Amino acid sequence: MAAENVLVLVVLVAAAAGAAAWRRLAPGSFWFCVGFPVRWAWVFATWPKVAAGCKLSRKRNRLRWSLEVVPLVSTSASTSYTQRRKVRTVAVDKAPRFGLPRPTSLGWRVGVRLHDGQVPADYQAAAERLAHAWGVHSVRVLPDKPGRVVLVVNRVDPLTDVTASPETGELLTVRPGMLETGMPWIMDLKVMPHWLNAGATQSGKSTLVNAIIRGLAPQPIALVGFDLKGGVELTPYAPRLSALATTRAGSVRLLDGLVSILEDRMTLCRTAGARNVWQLPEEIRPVPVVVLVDEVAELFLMADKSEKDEVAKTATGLLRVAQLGRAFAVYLIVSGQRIGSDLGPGVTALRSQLSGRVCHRVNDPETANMTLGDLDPAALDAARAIPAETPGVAIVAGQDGTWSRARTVLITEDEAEHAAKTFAHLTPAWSDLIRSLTGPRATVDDPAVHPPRAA
Ligand SMILES: Nc1ncnc2c1ncn2[C@@H]1O[C@H](COP(=O)(O)OP(=O)(O)OP(=O)(O)O)[C@@H](O)[C@H]1O
Repeated sequence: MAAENVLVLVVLVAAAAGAAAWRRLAPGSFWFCVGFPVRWAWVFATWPKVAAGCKLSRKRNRLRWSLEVVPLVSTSASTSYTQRRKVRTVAVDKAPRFGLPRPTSLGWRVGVRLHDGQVPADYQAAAERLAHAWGVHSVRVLPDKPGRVVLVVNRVDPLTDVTASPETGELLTVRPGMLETGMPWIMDLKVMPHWLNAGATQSGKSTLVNAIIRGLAPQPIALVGFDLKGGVELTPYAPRLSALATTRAGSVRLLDGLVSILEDRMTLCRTAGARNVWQLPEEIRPVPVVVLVDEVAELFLMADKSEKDEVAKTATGLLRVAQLGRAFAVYLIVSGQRIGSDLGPGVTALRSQLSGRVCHRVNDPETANMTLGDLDPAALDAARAIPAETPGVAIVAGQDGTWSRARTVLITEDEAEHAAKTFAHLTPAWSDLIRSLTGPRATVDDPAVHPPRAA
């Protein structure tokens, strides 16, 4: 008997050691084969209790056997009792029903059927409680079809260490980082032409711009910059910039140039019977232009009334570029710490044209509101919850109202500068960009907006 016990013990120890080694050496397959089934069995078994604790259950009347105490004999001195079984209606907690769970490398996804009267917001409100009850990093609630939500559960934060190359090899597409789902974060300017990149100081805005420059530099496109903080942010990338404005007057001239490029492309498309430049034959298709604006507030701030005209011209120019850019391949990436309405109506109008939104950690609720406020309120809460210790983490939202937590890959200024120098030979000259494609034009090539070319 003792020998059998020892044998069982040895087998158990060997199995535990094998499982530990498997988990260490191949955590992915261990999770799918062992970790997830065990975890799900526990989640399923404790769901009624967890759902009741998170106030997601509903009371339902059910027939139950119950024991009833009935007096039998009663004398003046004592009463004796007996118990009788009886079926009666009792109110019980009924947890919402799960669909079939699907394991993912980061956790699992499972559909949940809503009880009558419930809405997805009830589950969003309970998401944090669910995460604590299940001991996981986060629970995201995605609306599915009517009457159903999908819970996306992440055991760990996939954004603690992001490694990705911003280059995708596809025109006007970059991969600036990773989404919370573990999927790459893809920024495709052909689909989402204009982006707003907001965040407090040290939140990761410049790193995102670095990643975009790193991803776009090897592509056959033109990059143009506006940097009214004296050019300190964008000047290092001058070799890959076709033009850079560092003063207000320079900005007005550069915007004039961009608007004339757009008008010219419009005429070209009209003459060729095309709705946009992508319908033009490749030989005459103009080069796409990506416009990087650093600290947009600087373009709208007025020191005194004398600047009023220039600010108005800048606002109109930017708005025109945003409105016409999609069809004529001029794309805007606007960064800023503050995008509040106090900067004037021009900012609000511009914001409505920037359908791609990236909201890093923000200091003032108004900037978060301006960046994400017209989307899902849960996105706003998620942006406000970004801690200062995780620069580069942002809420990324698109036109369709969907949003995601994401983190930029850390591309330093040196790396972006190196890319700008390496691919400097791909930089179209500003004079070539503004040379009329359709006939003589009054716009002249203004050297004031040219960046100093690095040797
Ligand atoms: N994805 C990331 N991973 C790790 N560190 C990051 C990431 N993004 C940014 N950082 C770090 O955070 C710091 C601030 O980043 P960054 O300069 O991009 O912020 P910013 O919003 O542009 O700040 P400012 O407005 O002051 O220029 C930098 O030291 C950078 O290295």
